[in-house]
Amino acid sequence: MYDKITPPTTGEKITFKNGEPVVPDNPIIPFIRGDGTGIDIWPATEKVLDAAVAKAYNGKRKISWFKVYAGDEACDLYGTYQYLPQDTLTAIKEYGVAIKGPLTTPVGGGIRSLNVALRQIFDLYACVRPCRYYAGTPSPHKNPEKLDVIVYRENTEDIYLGIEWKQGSEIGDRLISILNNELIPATPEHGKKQIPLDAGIGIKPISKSGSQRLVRRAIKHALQLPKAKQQVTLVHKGNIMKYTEGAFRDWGYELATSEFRNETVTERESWILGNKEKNPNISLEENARMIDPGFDALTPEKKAQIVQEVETVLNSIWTSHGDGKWKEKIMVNDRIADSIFQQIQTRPDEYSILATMNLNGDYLSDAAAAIVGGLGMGPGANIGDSCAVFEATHGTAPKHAGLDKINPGSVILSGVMMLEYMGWQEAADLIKKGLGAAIANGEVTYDLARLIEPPVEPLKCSEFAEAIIKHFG
Ligand SMILES: NC(=O)C1=CN([C@@H]2O[C@H](COP(=O)(O)OP(=O)(O)OC[C@H]3O[C@@H](n4cnc5c(N)ncnc54)[C@H](OP(=O)(O)O)[C@@H]3O)[C@@H](O)[C@H]2O)C=CC1
Ligand SMILES: O=C(O)CCC(=O)C(=O)O
Ligand SMILES: [Mg+2]
Repeated sequence: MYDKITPPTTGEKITFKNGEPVVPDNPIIPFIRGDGTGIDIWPATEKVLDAAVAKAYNGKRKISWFKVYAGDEACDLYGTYQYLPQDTLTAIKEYGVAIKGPLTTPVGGGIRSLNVALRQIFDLYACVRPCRYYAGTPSPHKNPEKLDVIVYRENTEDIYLGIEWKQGSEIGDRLISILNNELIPATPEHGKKQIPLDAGIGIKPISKSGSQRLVRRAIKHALQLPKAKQQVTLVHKGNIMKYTEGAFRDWGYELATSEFRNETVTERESWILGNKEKNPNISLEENARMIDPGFDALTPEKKAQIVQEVETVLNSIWTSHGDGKWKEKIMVNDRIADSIFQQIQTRPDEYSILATMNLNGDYLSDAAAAIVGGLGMGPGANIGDSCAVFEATHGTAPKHAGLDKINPGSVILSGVMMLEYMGWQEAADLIKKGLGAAIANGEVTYDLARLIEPPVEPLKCSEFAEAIIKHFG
């Protein structure tokens, strides 16, 4: 079955039932070490995960690691250009849950991203990136502890579909010609727009099914959170791109108010219901005026639409959601992408789950990680319905590779997410406790040490792993 790798002789497969993993006590888990700093981070991560599992379960549970190859390491073993060998894909498919270090992607030309390829091959449609603060972590922000968000990023569409034509290429030029001469003139709303003849072309597809399965998972996750964090914010740039970004928002609301009608309330619905609660005799028009501050300046048609919206909400959900019952539901709201970047800095405690399309979520997850301590503290998971691959938000940070210096925190915390996904909460909790205590004690790698006042001597990558284990207690 495998060409150059051999699975461990002990251990069993993780299987999936209704999209959830069924985990034996001795699962076999494939891992990819990763390029660049992966060489430093992976051994530190493995050590911490093994120590936590051993301590939490006294030997009753154990992970059998299965080394598989991707990136530079794969080319060394399998030959030139064998960046993602079939062995690796077979192993991840067979064992279902895997963890990886970062992999290099060249800019401008060369191979397409291996990281993205893995997400697409296994249809890992939700990229889940929690950003929460560990006490003592230095941060450029005054109150980083107020940020506790989970970026739920769509992981297969938008720029990840990767459909592009190079400037000057035959097909690219043909496409521009068809667009300029046939399709744009045939669409009156595009007016006299024309694509510059020397443009490269990229296509940004956003599907209803892709958007809704992401939002569905985000809402299900919100249902597991404490009451105060039960909120899903749909992030989009729908004011500019209406049929992709705007549609993502609309499909998100549509899903929330159909599949999860009893569990959710939208922000606008909450205003309408709240207005009636404060003033039971409020007219439909007055209510409409209160939810739309520019109401009086609107056209009669638009005013009628909003009045109709108010009436529909009151008729359809007053009984189930009115009289304050909506306060017990998951709040679904939306924010325009540029605004959410400033909102997570100025009003961080108002947000919880941020459901995004691919590119917005890429930016947002790095930015949110920066608030809570930087990319060394940014874990992640790529989740599908029959497979999950855990990996950090950051890349290979090549200038720090091989120096035993980099912060392994993000991959270790990705391991924590993996343990939680497997239901091994006790081991996950031990690592969070150890990591929190190490940071609070000033035992940190260079990235955090340089921000602490007064400065502390940084630990090596491997020493940080040992400090975490020491603080398991
Ligand atoms: N999923 C993946 O595997 C990803 C892969 N990549 C790939 O990684 C390569 C390098 O990308 P690049 O843009 O440099 O981004 P990186 O995320 O690799 O690194 C950028 C900077 O972030 C900081 N950083 C990154 N990782 C850590 C860490 N573990 N601990 C502390 N600080 C960290 C460092 O800052 P400083 O030097 O200031 O300390 C580093 O120089 C590219 O080929 C890219 O495509 C990128 C993102 C994700
Ligand atoms: O695959 C890459 O090189 C980049 C991926 C990335 O930036 C991400 O997953 O956040
Ligand atoms: Mg990124």
